Amino acid sequence: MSATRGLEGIVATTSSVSSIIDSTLTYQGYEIDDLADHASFEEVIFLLWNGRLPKEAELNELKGQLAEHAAIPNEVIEQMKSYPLKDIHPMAALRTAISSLGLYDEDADVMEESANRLKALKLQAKIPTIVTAFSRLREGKDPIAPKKDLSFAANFLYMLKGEDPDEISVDAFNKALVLHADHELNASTFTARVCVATLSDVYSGITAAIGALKGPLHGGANEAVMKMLTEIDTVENVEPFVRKAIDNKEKIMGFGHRVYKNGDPRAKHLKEMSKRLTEITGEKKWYEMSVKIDEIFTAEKGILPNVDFYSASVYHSLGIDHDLFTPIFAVSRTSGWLAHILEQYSNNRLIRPRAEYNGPNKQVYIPLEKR
Ligand SMILES: CC(=O)SCCNC(=O)CCNC(=O)[C@H](O)C(C)(C)COP(=O)(O)OP(=O)(O)OC[C@H]1O[C@@H](n2cnc3c(N)ncnc32)[C@H](O)[C@@H]1OP(=O)(O)O
Ligand SMILES: O=C([O-])CC(=O)C(=O)O
Repeated sequence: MSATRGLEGIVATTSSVSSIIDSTLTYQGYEIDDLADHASFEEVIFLLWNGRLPKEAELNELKGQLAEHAAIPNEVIEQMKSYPLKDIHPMAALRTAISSLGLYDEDADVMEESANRLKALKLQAKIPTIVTAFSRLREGKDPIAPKKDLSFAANFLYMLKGEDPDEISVDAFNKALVLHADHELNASTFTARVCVATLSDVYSGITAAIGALKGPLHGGANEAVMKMLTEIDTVENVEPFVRKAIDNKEKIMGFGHRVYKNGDPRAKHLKEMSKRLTEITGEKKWYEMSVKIDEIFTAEKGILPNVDFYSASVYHSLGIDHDLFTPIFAVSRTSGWLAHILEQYSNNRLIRPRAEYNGPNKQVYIPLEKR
């Protein structure tokens, strides 16, 4: 029995939700480029949960259901008000609030498929409301209730800022949601599947997944990229910064990937969006700095940007607080987590790998007074 560090290359389950084959990402067989160019996030949710694209009536029904379930219990808002709002990371707040949402769902532990699908709907509908409510509460403002006639992407921006978003922002945000929705057996999705494979509940699965996404080697990297760009500050500073990082063997956040070694197919979409949005805001430096980091680091190390790299300047250009970047990733990835959770329940077996023991052997107990 010998261990593979980080389970690299280990195939741990079968899944029809998404695939990465030869650097091509598909959701239920649809290529990501096609979906990024044409699909609404609501269509992607339906696709991930049902294995096919919705017909118009089905899409309208889903939109209605998401709107119907978007409000969060007042108890959860009151609890959020009691969080140390100014001192905590929004991912910690989100993790706690999603967990507490489960307390107010009397069917949290009901395991029938229809009950689990309803919980999936409720969670997907409520997660944007939680993220935006937290953001407003910490600014000393009241949360804004979602509008029934807005798309998922538009509603998020509306609840965050309190005004109807423009079309360009909504399109960009929708595309970002589509691009982040699912990614095979990434760390947070695996976490969700391990959790619910014990036949624990959907809320526990999503709470666990949020905890895994939070780390800077995974979803937390998008915020770390913006921190790095802010620190570099000018295009002229890029070269010395990157060379120093390479010399010191430091990581450049937003680069590298466990599966993609020839490039992440989502990065080009985010790069294009970053260019367009920074032209509109007039803050082209974020795009220009990103491109220069990309050029130098790729040429020197052959390590390419992942989904988190250009998404940082995209979200910044949309006027979003930097520490909300990872919660936004969670809002999108919840659709994938839920698809995997439903798939896990439908063909469940406890997930329990083995460890290769490398500790001491033949130890003999020594009484406390003799140690
Ligand atoms: C949505 C997502 O989760 S996408 C990933 C988001 N995470 C990041 O952007 C953080 C930065 N990237 C990384 O830390 C890594 O590339 C990971 C965690 C994504 C993948 O890690 P692994 O598959 O374990 O790759 P691993 O660490 O083995 O990398 C191989 C080599 O490339 C180097 N490397 C990988 N990524 C980077 C990077 N971003 N900066 C500098 N060097 C890197 C490693 O140091 C290692 O070098 P070595 O062989 O000299 O030791
Ligand atoms: O797949 C992974 O390892 C990381 C991830 O979630 C992504 O790239 O979207």
